[in-house]
Amino acid sequence: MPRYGYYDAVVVGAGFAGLSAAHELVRAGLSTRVLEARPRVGGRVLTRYLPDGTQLDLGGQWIGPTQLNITELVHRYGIETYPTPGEGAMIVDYGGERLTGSPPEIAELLAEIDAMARQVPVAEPWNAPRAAEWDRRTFASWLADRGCSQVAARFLDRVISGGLLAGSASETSVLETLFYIASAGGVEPLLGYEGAAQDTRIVGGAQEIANRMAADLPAGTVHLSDPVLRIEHDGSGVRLVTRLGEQWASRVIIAVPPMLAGRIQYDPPLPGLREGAFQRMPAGTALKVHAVYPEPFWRADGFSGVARSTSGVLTETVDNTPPNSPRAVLTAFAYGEEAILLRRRDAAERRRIVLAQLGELFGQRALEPDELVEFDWLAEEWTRGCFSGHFIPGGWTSFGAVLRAPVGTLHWACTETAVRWNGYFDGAVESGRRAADEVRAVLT
Ligand SMILES: Cc1cc2nc3c(=O)[nH]c(=O)nc-3n(C[C@H](O)[C@H](O)[C@H](O)COP(=O)(O)OP(=O)(O)OC[C@H]3O[C@@H](n4cnc5c(N)ncnc54)[C@H](O)[C@@H]3O)c2cc1C
Repeated sequence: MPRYGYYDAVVVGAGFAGLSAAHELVRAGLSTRVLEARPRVGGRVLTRYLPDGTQLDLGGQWIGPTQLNITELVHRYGIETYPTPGEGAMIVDYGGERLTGSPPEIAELLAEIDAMARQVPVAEPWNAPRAAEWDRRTFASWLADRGCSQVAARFLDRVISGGLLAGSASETSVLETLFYIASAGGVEPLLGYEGAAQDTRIVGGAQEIANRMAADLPAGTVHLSDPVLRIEHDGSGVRLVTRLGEQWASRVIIAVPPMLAGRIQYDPPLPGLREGAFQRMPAGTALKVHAVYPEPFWRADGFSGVARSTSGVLTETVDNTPPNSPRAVLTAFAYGEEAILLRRRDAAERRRIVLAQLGELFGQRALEPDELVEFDWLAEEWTRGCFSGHFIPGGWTSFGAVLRAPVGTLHWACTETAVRWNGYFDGAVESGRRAADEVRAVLT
C-alpha cells in the first residue's frame, strides 16, 4: 500500500460501478482506494430485514439472463438466486377495463417503437439517422402525433416513460427513450419477467452482491463515510478533499450519478460541455412501496401479483415475496406525475391512497397489510433520485459526445454512462470496468 495517502487511482463511490472499477484496478496491480460517502457499500441497492426476517429490497433487486456482467459476478461469488414468482394471472387495468394482458394495440405500438430503437447506435445515439428530430421531440408528442387511442398513449407513458425511465413522457425525448430500449436489446427484454430484466432475484437481497465485491478487495481499500467534496486536478495529479481529510492520486474515477458528480467542486472548473452534460441529466422520481401481509393471498385468488394500470397513482405491482419468507410482500411502483403527487401528501394520506388502489386491484385483504414500507431515494443525500438519470430533450445531440470522455486525469463511470443495460446494475458494472480500462491504459 502506498504511504502518505497517494494512490495510483482513487475511485469515488462504492456502488456497482465503483466496486467494479476498483476490482479491475487492483487486478492490474495499481494501488487503489475507494472513497464512499455512505457508511455502507452498494449505493442504489439496499436490502433491509424486518424484525421477523422478512427481506425487502428497497433499491434495485432484479437481474436478467442477458445481463452478463452482473450475472458473472453472481456466479463468481456463488450467490444463490431464485426466479421471480410468476404463476397466476396478470392484471391490466386498461382505461377502466380489466384485462389479463396487453391489448393488440399496445403490441403493435411496441413493435413500432422497437423498430425505431434498432436505428439508434447505442454507443453514439447522437449519430442515429433521425437523432436531431428525435432528440428535440418528447415521447409524449410522438404518442400524440402517432394517432393511437388515448388509453394506449397513457399506458405507454406510464409503463415506458414511467416504468423504465422513472419519469413521464412529457419530460423525455424520443431519442432518450429509444436509446434506453436499444441499450437493453429491445422492449421485451426490458418489460418482461421470465427471460427478461425482471427474471431473477438474489437470495439475501441484491446488496449481498455489493457486500461480497467489497469484501473481496484487499483490506482497507474501501473507505466508508467519507464523501468527496472537492477535486483539484492540475494535470499532473489529483488532490481529493473529503469530509474527513484528503487523498492524492494519479487518476480518479468518479463513479457517482451525474446529479451528484456535478455537485462536487472542481478546481479548475470542468469544461463547459462536461458541466452542461451533468446539468441535463436529472434523476428519475419513481417511488417503490412494499405492503407486507401475513400470506400471499393473491396467489390463492389466481393472481401473480403483477399488475399494470393506466389509472390511480400506482402503475405497477409485483409479488416480491422471497422463498421461505415469514411474510408475503406486494411491491408497488408510482412514477412521474403520480410519484410527485404522492410526495405532496403526508404519510397517512399516501398510505390511504396506495392501499385503496391495491384494494381495487387485489380485493379487500389488500387494504390491511401488517406494514407499509416506503423509502424515498429522491431524498437520499448520496443518490437524489430513482431509478437513474436521463438526458432531457436535446441533451444527447448537444452533450452526449462528452458523457464518457475523460477530463485530463478524471474518468467517469456509473450506470448512466453505460452503453449496454444503461440504468441497471449490469450497466453500472460495464461502466466501472470501462473507466478502469482507461486508467490502466495510461498507468500500466
Ligand atoms: C428503487 C430502485 C429500484 C431499482 N431496480 C433495479 C433492478 O431491479 N435491477 C437493476 O439492474 N437496477 C435497478 N435499479 C437501478 C440500479 O440500482 C442502478 O443502476 C445501480 O445500482 C447504479 O450503480 P452505480 O454504481 O452506477 O451508482 P450508485 O449505486 O448510485 O453508486 C454511487 C455511489 O457513490 C456514492 N457517492 C455519491 N456521491 C459521493 C461523493 N461525493 N463521495 C463519495 N461517494 C459518493 C453513493 O453513496 C453510492 O454508494 C433500481 C434503482 C432503484 C433506486
